[in-house]
Amino acid sequence: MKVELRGNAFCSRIRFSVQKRVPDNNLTGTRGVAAHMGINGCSHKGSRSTLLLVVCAVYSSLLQVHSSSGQPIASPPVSISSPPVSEKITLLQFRFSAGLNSENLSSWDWTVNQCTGWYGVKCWSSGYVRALNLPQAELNGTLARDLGGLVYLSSFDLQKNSLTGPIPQEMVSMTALRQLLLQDNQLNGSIPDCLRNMTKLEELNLANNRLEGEFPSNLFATLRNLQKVDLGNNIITGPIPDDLVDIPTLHVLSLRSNNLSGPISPLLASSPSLVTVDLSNNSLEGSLPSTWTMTNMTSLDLSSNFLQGDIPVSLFKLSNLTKLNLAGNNFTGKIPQLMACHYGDAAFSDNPFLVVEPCPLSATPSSPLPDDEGPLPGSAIPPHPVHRRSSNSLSTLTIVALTAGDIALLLMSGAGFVFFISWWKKRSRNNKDDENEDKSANCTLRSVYGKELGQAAEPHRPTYLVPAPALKPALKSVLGKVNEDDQDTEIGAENDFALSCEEFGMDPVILDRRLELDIESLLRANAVVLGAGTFGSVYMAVMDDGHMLAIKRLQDGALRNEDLFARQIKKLADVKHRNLLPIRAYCWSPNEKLIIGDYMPNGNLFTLLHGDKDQRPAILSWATRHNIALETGRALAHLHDNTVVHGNLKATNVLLDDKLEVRVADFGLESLLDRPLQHITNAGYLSPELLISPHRKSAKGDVYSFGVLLLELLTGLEPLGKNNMDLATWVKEMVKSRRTEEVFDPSLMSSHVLPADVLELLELALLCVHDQDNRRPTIASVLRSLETIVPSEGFLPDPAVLPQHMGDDLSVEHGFADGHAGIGRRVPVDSLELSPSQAAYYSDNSSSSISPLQAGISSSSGRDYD
Ligand SMILES: Nc1ncnc2c1ncn2[C@@H]1O[C@H](COP(=O)(O)OP(=O)(O)OP(=O)(O)O)[C@@H](O)[C@H]1O
Repeated sequence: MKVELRGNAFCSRIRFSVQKRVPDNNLTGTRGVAAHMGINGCSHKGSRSTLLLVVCAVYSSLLQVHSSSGQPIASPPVSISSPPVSEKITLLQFRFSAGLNSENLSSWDWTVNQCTGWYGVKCWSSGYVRALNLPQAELNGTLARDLGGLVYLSSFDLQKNSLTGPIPQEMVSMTALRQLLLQDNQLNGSIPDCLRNMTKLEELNLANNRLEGEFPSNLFATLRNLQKVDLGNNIITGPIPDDLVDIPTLHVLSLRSNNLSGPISPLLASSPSLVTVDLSNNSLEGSLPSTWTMTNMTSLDLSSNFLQGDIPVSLFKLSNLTKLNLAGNNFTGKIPQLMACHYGDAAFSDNPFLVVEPCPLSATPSSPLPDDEGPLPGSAIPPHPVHRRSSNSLSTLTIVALTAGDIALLLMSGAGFVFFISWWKKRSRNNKDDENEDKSANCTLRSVYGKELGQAAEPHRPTYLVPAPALKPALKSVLGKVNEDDQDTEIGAENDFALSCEEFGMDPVILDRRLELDIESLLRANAVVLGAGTFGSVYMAVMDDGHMLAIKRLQDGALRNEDLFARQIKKLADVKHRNLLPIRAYCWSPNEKLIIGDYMPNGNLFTLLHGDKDQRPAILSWATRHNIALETGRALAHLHDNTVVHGNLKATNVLLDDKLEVRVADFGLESLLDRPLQHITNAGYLSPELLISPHRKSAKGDVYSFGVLLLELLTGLEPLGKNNMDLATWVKEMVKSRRTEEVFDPSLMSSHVLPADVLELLELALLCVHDQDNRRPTIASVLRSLETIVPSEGFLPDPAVLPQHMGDDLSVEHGFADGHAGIGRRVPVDSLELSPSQAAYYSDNSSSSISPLQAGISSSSGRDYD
C-alpha cells in the first residue's frame, strides 16, 4: 500500500510509503504519539502544523492497522531498526520549522529509518535519537518547541546556520544533553531558563547570536559538569554569575563582547580548573582580585573593559599563563620589562595610566592564524571581535608606540638583537644539565652516519623512549627501504653527512629536559637514511644503548638567523600533545640545522596503507582506521588551538608508534625557512586555494588535507591516481554519480551492506574537502563528529571478500606476516583486491572507465551525497 500526500510545500517533501513490511512498526501507540505530538507540541504551529499532526495521526493509525498483533506496542523499542515514531514526528516538526528549504535535510524521508538514513541524526542502540548535528546545514527558520520531545538527545549541534527566534523553553525536557552548540546563528530573546535542567551539559556554545538580558539567577548552580562555555558576542548584561565561574570542571570560558558589568569575582581568580578565559570587550569595572591562583590558566583576556587599579603581582606568577591581554583598561602602576617581553607590549597598551617598560624586541604575542573566517579552528573561542567602543580603538599613543617599535625593530640588527639572542640562549641553555656546559669543546665529529668512531661513554637511557627492538634487525629493515641493491650500507658507508664539531660549536639545544643528549653521543650514533622530503632528509640514529632517534636535516633555506630559528622551533616544540611527534632538541649552525625527535618504529600511515616497493600494505580494521583518524584529528585540533598551521599534513607525516598510536610530524616547519618553499611534495592533499597560491597556508587548508587522509583511510587508495586525478575529486565524482558504495576499500566490507558509521565518516571527509574553504568545517567540529562515531562491531575484513589466508582476525594485536611487530597483517601486493572502479582510479582514464558496481554491494542508508 502506498499513500502519497501532496498539495503544499511540506507534504510535497514527505512521501509516505507503507509497503508490505512497515519499517517503523514499533509504535508507542496512539496514546504515546499523542503525548509527544501533544498540546504543547503542535497546537501553536498554525495550519501547516495541524496538517502535519493529521498526517502523523493518519500514518500512525495506518501502522496500527498493519501491526501484526493489532495492538499498540507500548514498550520502548529495543533495536536500531525500530526507532520510535514519536521522535520521527518531532524531527519532522523540527525540519518543518527550521529547515524546510535545507537541501541537507532532503534525506529526511518518512519512509527511511531516521537512525540510519537521515542526515545529521544519530541514535542510541535503543533507537532513540542521540545526536542531532546539523552544522552549516542552511537552516533558516526557528527552533520548533516540540524539540523537547527528544528527551534522550545528548548532542545538539546547529552551529553556523541562520536560525532566528528564541531558544524555546520547551527544551527543558532535554535533560540528557551534553553538548548544546547553537553558535553563529541569529537567535534572540533571553538566555533560556530551561538550561538549568540540562544537568549533564558539558559544552554550551551560544556565541555570536543576539541573546540579551541578564543571566537567570542561579542558572549555573545545577550545571556542574560544564567544561566549555562560550556566550561571546551577544548582548548579555549584568554581572558575571559566581555560580558560573566556580564550576569545578570549567576549562574554557568566553563571555567576550557582551555588555557585562560589575567586578571580576575572586572566585574566578582562584579557579583551579579554568584554562582559557576571555572576558574582553565588556563593561567590567573595579580592581582585579588581589590574589590569583589559577594554576592551570594559559590564556587570559580582559582587554577593553573599565578595569582599574594596580595589576596584582600574583597574576604574573601564574606559571602556565602564556597569553595575557589587559589592553584597553584603566590600570595603573608599572609593568616591568620582563613582563612586557614575555606577554608583548601590546598586552598592556591603551592603559593611559600604566607605565610599561618597553621590551627591547617589542615581542608581540603570536598572531592568530591567517584564517579570515570566524573562530579559530579547533578553539572553542572565536578570535577577538572588532571593538565596539571608541576607547577600544588604537590610541594615538599606541600607534606612535607601535610605529616606534617597528622602526626600532628594523634598526635592531645590532646591539638590541644581540641582547635578545643572548637572553634567549641563556633560557634555552638553562634547560640543560649544567654538567654538559663545556662538553663540545674538544670532541671530534667525523660522521653521524658512519662507524662508531670513539669509545662509548656511559650509556644513556632516556626514559621517554620506547625500548628499541634489537639493533641489527631494526637497521636492516630500514636499510631495506633505502638501498636498491640491498647492499649493506649500515656501517661505515659512504655518506654525504660528514659534519664537523666546529659546525655546531655546542651541544644540541635540548628542548625536552628528559632527553639526555650531548654532541658526543650523537656523533657516536650509527645512522641511516629514512628518506627525504620537502624539508630535507631524515635519518634514524641509533644511540649507544640501542635507543633510536629521528634526525631531520633541514635543506638549504632554513633560517639563517639563529635566534629566529630558536624562537620558532621553541614555539613548535611547546605545542605538546600525545598525538604530536615531540621535538626534543635541535642543532643550529650556519650550515647545518638538525631537528631531533623520537623515531617511530611503525613508520608512517602511507606505507602502512599503500605499502612501498619493499613493504606490503597492511590490512587495517575499521576500528584501527577510525582510531588513526581520531588521533590525527586530535593532533590537528591541538595545533590549531595553539595557532599553529600544520601546512603539510599527509600520510607520510602521520607516524605510528609501537602501539600504533598516531604521532603527527612536521608541523609548522615552513616557519623555520627563510623563504617560501618552491616545491611542495604533497600533491593530492592541497586544497584548491593552495594550488593557486601555495604560500597562503591556512587552517582550512589543513582541514582539506585531513579530509583527503580520511578518504585514504576509507578507500585504501593513494591521494593521487595514475592519471593525476586526485582522490577527493574522484570520490566526489563517484558520489555524484550515486556510486558511493564503490569507493570503499574492499577489505573493509564485512558483508555487502555498508554500515552507517562508515558512511558518516565519508560524509565528514566530503565536508572537509569542500572546494570553498569557507564551507569547510573547523577541525574542532570535525573532531566532535569523529568522536561520536563508534565503529560498528564486526567490521573486520571478511573471508568472503578478502584474498586467501586473509580472513582470520586481523586486529592490531597481531604481528605482521613478515615478523614486523604491532600492526595488522600485511598482504602480498599482487593479491590485493580493488573494486573495478578503484582499479580504474589507478588507470589512465579513470573518469571514463568508471563502471557500474559489479560486486552486488548495496547501501543500507540510501543516502544521497550530492
Ligand atoms: N620520527 C620518525 N620516525 C620514523 N620515520 C620517520 C620519522 N620522521 C620521518 N620519518 C619518515 O622518513 C621519511 C622521510 O621523511 P620526510 O619528512 O623527510 O619526508 P616526507 O614526510 O615524505 O615529506 P615532507 O618533508 O614533505 O614531510 C618518511 O617516510 C617519513 O615517514
